[in-house]
Amino acid sequence: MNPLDLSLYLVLDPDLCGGHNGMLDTARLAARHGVTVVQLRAPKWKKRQWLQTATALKALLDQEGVPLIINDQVDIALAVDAAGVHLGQADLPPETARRLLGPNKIIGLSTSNVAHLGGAPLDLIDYIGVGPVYATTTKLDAEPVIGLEQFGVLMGAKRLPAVAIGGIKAGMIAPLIKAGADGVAVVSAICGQTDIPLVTRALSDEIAGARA
Ligand SMILES: Cc1ncc(COP(=O)(O)OP(=O)(O)O)c(N)n1
Ligand SMILES: Cc1nc(C(=O)O)sc1CCOP(=O)(O)O
Ligand SMILES: [Mg+2]
Repeated sequence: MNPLDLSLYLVLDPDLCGGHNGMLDTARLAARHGVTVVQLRAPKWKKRQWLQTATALKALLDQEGVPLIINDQVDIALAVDAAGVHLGQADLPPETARRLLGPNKIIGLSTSNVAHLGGAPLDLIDYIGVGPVYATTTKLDAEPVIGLEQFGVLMGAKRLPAVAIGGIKAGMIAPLIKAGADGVAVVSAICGQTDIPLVTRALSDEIAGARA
């Protein structure tokens, strides 16, 4: 499998996107206009809903050539043959997930501080999410905000590809890329926006500009 391109990582939220259909529409448009990876994240959903939407998203994103990552639910990732999973510090441990998923699926791990980075099993995971860099209203139980300075410290210590997450909007990306992020993960900067092609292209152009 090609290595994951973390550049513009969309995390879908059912409330902001408008449920199943809204998530599919958002994913399709965003994938066509610059998103490089899509995560299905639905903290309130039951398994049957997960399976239904994950199945539809996988088919849609395969057509667009964009990988699907499943948040938290290793069984759903296996059931729909997703590219991989994203796990937090309180989720299934990477060791267990790797045993269940085998060697070829992607595993991402949330990190928020130096202790998390130090505890990340480098041989078992593929990338880290680092945040929340800025305040977010999308995840109410997020860790304390890191801020750009501490984000830079974590980027200096990281040993894996890293995606910044938390409160990231248009106009805020260049310092994150310059600090060492391999990409940015966004929810509300895309989900629920009126013109998804426009906002996605703007974010994608900003990333390209920061790298130039
Ligand atoms: C890319 C990315 N980074 C971090 C998270 C947060 O994961 P987690 O800490 O497990 O919290 P929940 O998303 O499960 O509420 C993420 N989902 N994606
Ligand atoms: C899902 C998630 N994880 C975070 C973390 O810090 O681990 S912050 C977050 C929500 C990010 O949403 P928005 O782009 O709307 O701020
Ligand atoms: Mg989680």
